[in-house]
Amino acid sequence: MAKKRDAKSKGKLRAEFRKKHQGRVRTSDLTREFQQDDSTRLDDVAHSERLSGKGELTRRKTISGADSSARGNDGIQVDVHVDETSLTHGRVLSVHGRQSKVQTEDGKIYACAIRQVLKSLATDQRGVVVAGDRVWFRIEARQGDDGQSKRPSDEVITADGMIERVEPRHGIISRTSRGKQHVIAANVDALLIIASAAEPGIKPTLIDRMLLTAAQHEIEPVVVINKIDLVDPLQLQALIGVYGSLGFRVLPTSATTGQNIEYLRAFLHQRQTALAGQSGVGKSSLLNSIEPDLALAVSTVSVENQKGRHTTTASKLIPLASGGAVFDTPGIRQFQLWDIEATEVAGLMPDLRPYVSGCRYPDCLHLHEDGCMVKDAVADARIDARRYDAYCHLLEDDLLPE
Ligand SMILES: Nc1nc2c(ncn2[C@@H]2O[C@H](COP(=O)(O)OP(=O)(O)OP(=O)(O)O)[C@@H](O)[C@H]2O)c(=O)[nH]1
Ligand SMILES: [Zn+2]
Repeated sequence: MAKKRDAKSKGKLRAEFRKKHQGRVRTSDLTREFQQDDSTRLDDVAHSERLSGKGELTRRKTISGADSSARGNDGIQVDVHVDETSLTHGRVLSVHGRQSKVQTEDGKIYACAIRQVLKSLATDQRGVVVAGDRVWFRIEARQGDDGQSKRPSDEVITADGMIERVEPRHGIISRTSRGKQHVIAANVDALLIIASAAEPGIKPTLIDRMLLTAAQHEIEPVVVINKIDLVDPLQLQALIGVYGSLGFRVLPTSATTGQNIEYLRAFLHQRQTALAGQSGVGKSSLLNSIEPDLALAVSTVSVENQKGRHTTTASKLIPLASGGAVFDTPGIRQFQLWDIEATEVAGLMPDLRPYVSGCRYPDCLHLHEDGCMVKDAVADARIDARRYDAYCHLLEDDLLPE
């Protein structure tokens, strides 16, 4: 890796980086929080980014209208005249094709379509409405004498509806496929980053990526190391120590023996929590231990490739008896970064962050630049060399052009 870095001249690397980001708004220029502008027309998409006090970046893309507004994916607000008094509020449990399952506060589930205007403005057709969204919908039709229709899944659907508005999202988890961002969960309060001690073994780079995503979207992360029953816990002490010293919560668990399941159950109370991690690490098994009634399908891990099968196919929000809810996301083997820019990464890493502002260049990549405080801190061991190496890998493998 060091060779690969040396092979690129500083100038070439920076020129490539600038080319890639040409036309993009510089984060350093954007310190103002976006103010909704009534005069903005539908075709005036305003991109706005701001840096919060902690250095995390949030992004807003807004189209605003004259009076009431509706929201498509990505926080797109449009001028749509809706009669609010006739709408019902709920949270989206799942999305299958054109139909979203929406649960109201009294526990009823409605099968809803999405209003066309929200779809036509969406940049991600699959993400107009996603699991976890808070929506307002119009009840459109009731089926059957008792107002209920039975679906093949045996679930009672009490009515059909039309989603008219999607509330602004916080805590978004997305994944990249063919260069496009797909939001897979919205309004995520906490992220359980699940790894397993064995079968499959721990991949710190995956944990690092998920921690960055959590930091970027201001989602509280907890690193869960499952299948602790398969190893001698002493083997994990160093790894737990590294993350623990950075201020992250690390929780060894076993769905098999029940270790720390009670703690997890308490943590999930009153939160919308996402579970992310490679296929086969035990996400479904952990949820089943926490709430046996869920009876989620558990995959068998192939001994040959130790990657497991992708039993969980669609992103779902699962209400828990404790009042919280969990997202059961598809097995994510490569948790790709999407909207993190190379210049932001160091600021999202708690151990690099303190040195970032001391660099000579405001958009220093901390790779080859002279007068780089981060490199100085690595040189005299104020930053752990392994963590800096992980940072370099992350940039070169994911964020800088080959
Ligand atoms: N020994 C041991 N095995 C476990 C534990 N948790 C899960 N497993 C096993 O690991 C395999 C995969 O578990 P799943 O719960 O299906 O894993 P997952 O992360 O939900 O997998 P995907 O649905 O593919 O994403 C199953 O054979 C489980 O029985 C654990 O704590 N200890
Ligand atoms: Zn630097």
